[in-house]
Amino acid sequence: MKKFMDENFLLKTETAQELYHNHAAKMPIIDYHCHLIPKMVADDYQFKSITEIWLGGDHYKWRAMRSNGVDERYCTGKDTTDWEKFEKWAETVPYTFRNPLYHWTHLELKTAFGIDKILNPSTAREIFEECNAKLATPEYSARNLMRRYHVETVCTTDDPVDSLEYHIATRESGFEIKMLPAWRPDKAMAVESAANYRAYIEKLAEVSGVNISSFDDMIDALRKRHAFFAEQGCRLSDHGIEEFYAEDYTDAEIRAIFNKVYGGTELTKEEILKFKSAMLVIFAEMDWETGWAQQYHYGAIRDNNSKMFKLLGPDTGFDSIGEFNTAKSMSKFLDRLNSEGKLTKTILYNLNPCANEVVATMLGNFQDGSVPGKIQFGSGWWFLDQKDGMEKQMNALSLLGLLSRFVGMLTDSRSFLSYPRHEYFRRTLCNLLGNDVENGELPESEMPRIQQMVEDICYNNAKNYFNF
Ligand SMILES: O=C(O)[C@@H](O)[C@H](O)[C@H](O)C(=O)CO
Repeated sequence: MKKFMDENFLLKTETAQELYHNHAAKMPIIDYHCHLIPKMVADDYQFKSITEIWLGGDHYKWRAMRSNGVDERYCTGKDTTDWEKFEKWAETVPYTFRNPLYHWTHLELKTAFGIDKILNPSTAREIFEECNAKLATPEYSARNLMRRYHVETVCTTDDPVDSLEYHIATRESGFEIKMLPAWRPDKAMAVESAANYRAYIEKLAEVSGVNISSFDDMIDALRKRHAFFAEQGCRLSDHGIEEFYAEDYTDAEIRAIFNKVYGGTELTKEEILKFKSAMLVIFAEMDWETGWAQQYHYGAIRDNNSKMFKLLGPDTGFDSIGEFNTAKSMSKFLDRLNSEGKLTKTILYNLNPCANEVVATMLGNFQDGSVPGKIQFGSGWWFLDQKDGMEKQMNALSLLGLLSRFVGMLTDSRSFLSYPRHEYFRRTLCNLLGNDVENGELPESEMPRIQQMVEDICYNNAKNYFNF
């Protein structure tokens, strides 16, 4: 019987073990998409408890707890103690067998705190106290946790109106790990609510110093902010979109739609789609002009529980996988940019795994030889960032594209304890390749190249692709 989560966790063959221990594990981490709070890095934040760092914003755990019958008070409530929340999580953990949370929980306890115990109600108190004691020491500050995991660069997710003050402060502090902004302009195309959109554009005008009374003014303001982000080291954008928008439109139509919504009138569905189509093109052209990479996270249906959205807001565990026939609009969007010679490095993340082969084959339509792996299939995202999802994504990419040119994993997390997701990915990758070699599906004589491939996917490809 194999020991649970030993040093060869997920590595079923000796070749996989060699690939992981001698090549994957040593590579630094470039976490090019995450949701860390920049102020915590700037302040080198000291966490008050394991509950704060582990449960404070983790809607993955909240979903599991709710599914386990735990009252909301113990997920997001303000009237329960850290111990009460942790105890409920510890009660839930034994019910997460075969859910990635079970592996992540124990990988994080092991790699961050050196705790090999299984978390359950009987060990909850001792683990709670041991973690809290360690979190109270300087070795467990936000920055030292990043150092512990050999992090080299992180890219946060930032709105165009963000001051980036904490990125600037962190850089000026001399912190050796790069914390770079990533441009997330979703709100600049969120015209579903006229009132919310007006409020956002007024904030954009204030921050950019541009007096906005027209669509062209708004684009000027966004260009100014895009340039500011570039000055602060931003090298990539990110879009959270339901589907790809590629409606036909005229510039005059877009200007009129802007005037309508900015004037407070709600738009029709057709107008919304046209406006989003135009904004995606404009943002893509801005990224091309500055040589950034652009990321598209598509396919989520968000805030499905309207009652809980009113109570808790977005990103609180009430999102799920949508169904969108978006291959043709994705193709049309990319083709328009490519035809204009303005298609920059692009990473496509689908949330519905039924689209894996759609995305994996889409890449090949627009590789133009300028950059190895110019068009990328993003790593298993959100509900797919677990062993099964990662394997399916990498198998589709292997069969239909070039796995060797993949820029690899990211945490996409709000927690400083999530870096073991990179380890989880690296072990999964090495296991796939190790199996192939031992099954005679890859030549043992090419092991040096396979070893290089592992190091490239874990680090070198991202280093070269993003050029941070
Ligand atoms: O970037 C997104 O929109 C999603 O990753 C979102 O932030 C989600 O809450 C998440 O963190 C999934 O890992």
